[in-house]
Amino acid sequence: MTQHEVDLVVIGTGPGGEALAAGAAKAGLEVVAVDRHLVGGECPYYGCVPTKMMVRGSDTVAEVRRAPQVAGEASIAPAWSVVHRRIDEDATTHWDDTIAVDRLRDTGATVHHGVGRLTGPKQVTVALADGGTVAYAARRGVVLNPGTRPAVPPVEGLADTPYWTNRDAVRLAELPGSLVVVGGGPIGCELAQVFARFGVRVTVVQHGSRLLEVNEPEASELLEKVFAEEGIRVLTSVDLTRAAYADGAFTLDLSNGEHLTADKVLVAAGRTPNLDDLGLDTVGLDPGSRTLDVDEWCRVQDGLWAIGDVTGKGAFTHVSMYQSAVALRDVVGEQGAPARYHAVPHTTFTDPEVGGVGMTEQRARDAGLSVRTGITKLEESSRGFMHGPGGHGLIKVVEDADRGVLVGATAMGPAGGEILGFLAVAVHAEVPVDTLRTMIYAYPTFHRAIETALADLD
Ligand SMILES: Cc1cc2nc3c(=O)[nH]c(=O)nc-3n(C[C@H](O)[C@H](O)[C@H](O)COP(=O)(O)OP(=O)(O)OC[C@H]3O[C@@H](n4cnc5c(N)ncnc54)[C@H](O)[C@@H]3O)c2cc1C
Ligand SMILES: NC(=O)c1ccc[n+]([C@@H]2O[C@H](COP(=O)([O-])OP(=O)(O)OC[C@H]3O[C@@H](n4cnc5c(N)ncnc54)[C@H](O)[C@@H]3O)[C@@H](O)[C@H]2O)c1
Repeated sequence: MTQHEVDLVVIGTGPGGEALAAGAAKAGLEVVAVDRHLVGGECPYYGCVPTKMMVRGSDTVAEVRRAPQVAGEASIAPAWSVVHRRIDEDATTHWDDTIAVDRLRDTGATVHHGVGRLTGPKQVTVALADGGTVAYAARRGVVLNPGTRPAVPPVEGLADTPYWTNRDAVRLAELPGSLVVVGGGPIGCELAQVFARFGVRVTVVQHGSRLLEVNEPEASELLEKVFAEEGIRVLTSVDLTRAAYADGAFTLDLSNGEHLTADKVLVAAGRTPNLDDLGLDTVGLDPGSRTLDVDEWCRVQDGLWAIGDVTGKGAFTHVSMYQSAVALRDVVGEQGAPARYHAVPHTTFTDPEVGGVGMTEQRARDAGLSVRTGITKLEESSRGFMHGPGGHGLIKVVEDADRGVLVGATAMGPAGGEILGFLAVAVHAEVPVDTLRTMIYAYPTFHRAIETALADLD
């Protein structure tokens, strides 16, 4: 087979891979970008974008239902068709990536739909979606951005049922009457609340001892309280042990001895990295690994970079984009700051939103830091009191007392992800707590509660 020489091959065009391929092509490199499905990856078609459109709809439903307590009678007849139309037409153009492909080709990159696999150092073959194979030798090297797919737990009978994952959930034109969500991480929590607010009877079956296990326990506790108030049933420390489907209904056995029936099941139990079919063995790497170890320039080895979820630095679009910029500089030989991960922010878009940055209290203790924490409830702040219904939340700060800086923080509440911005700067720039205490906090903002949390540090 003829081998074509180019400068760079990018396998997988998630948000970071797409941006890196475009950036390298604009910098004058001869670039080939390959995606087995849609250019742009999970985020625009099955992840962040459609799910946040769902959240926008369900938040509106909830806010209208709060109107009698703050403004007077208002009513809403929730219609999923409105949400579906926005996702189908505005967000994903019917799950068609023509716009993204054209945008990338306009930068000068060659774009293939197909499966890219390493065949040796700086060598790739692409099994083209429309047939045939093309081989490349990449002078500078190869960037891997293959992302993840939904993990399906090895539960008896589950594989033989028509269970849903996030990829089905975002395409729904109609909602079921009842739904069991397997998994209480960010995907499970966001979608459970969305569907419940649109009238679906939702039960969350969570293997872990609490919802959103990577967040502070106080945030999990508050979210479980909110879910209970909204009629969402949450079962923690419970496993799905058997699933069956017949006559349009699921029957489910749980480890606590309960049996559930439901119209549909959504599996949101974590992700499987797309590393198993990449030819990693041809460059001395283990195709069975869950992550690829990268240095501060996202290098895996000479002429091989990895970015995005598979690096294990935070499975978020903003991490993929951040690494994309770092790796691009290395590929084109530009100066710049290496990657640091001490202040990775994240927000789960439940209502209230759960924002976090840096370390939780437990992680800071496990790291051997001398930890002090401060916490305050948002509803005890002036703004929380004025806000009234829907104003649940909290601010928690985690200080490395030896250095006098915050190493982690949580902002939960209405716009918790926006309040988080302040705390992300504090953790990222290691602003001394003494300096944060001398600031003036605008009254009556939600972020003013940060001052109260700082005063509570002990
Ligand atoms: C339901 C859901 C909601 C989410 N919400 C948020 C959110 O609100 N905020 C946030 O920051 N993050 C969110 N995420 C996470 C976010 O989607 C990912 O972190 C983000 O897409 C970055 O992933 P990535 O760059 O690793 O690659 P991905 O987006 O996973 O893309 C990888 C691409 O590689 C392709 N590929 C894989 N193997 C090959 C191969 N061998 N050859 C060719 N192509 C290949 C795939 O087809 C895919 O297009 C959400 C995820 C889900 C599932
Ligand atoms: N707003 C956001 O930023 C956002 C939203 C959605 C997803 N994401 C990203 O996508 C990633 C994947 O999300 P996720 O929610 O699928 O995964 P996750 O790994 O974060 O959570 C999965 C949860 O499922 C539970 N679980 C695992 N196996 C189970 C089983 N057999 N039965 C019941 N529960 C089980 C686990 O205890 C865990 O809490 C996240 O880690 C996050 O990085 C981000």
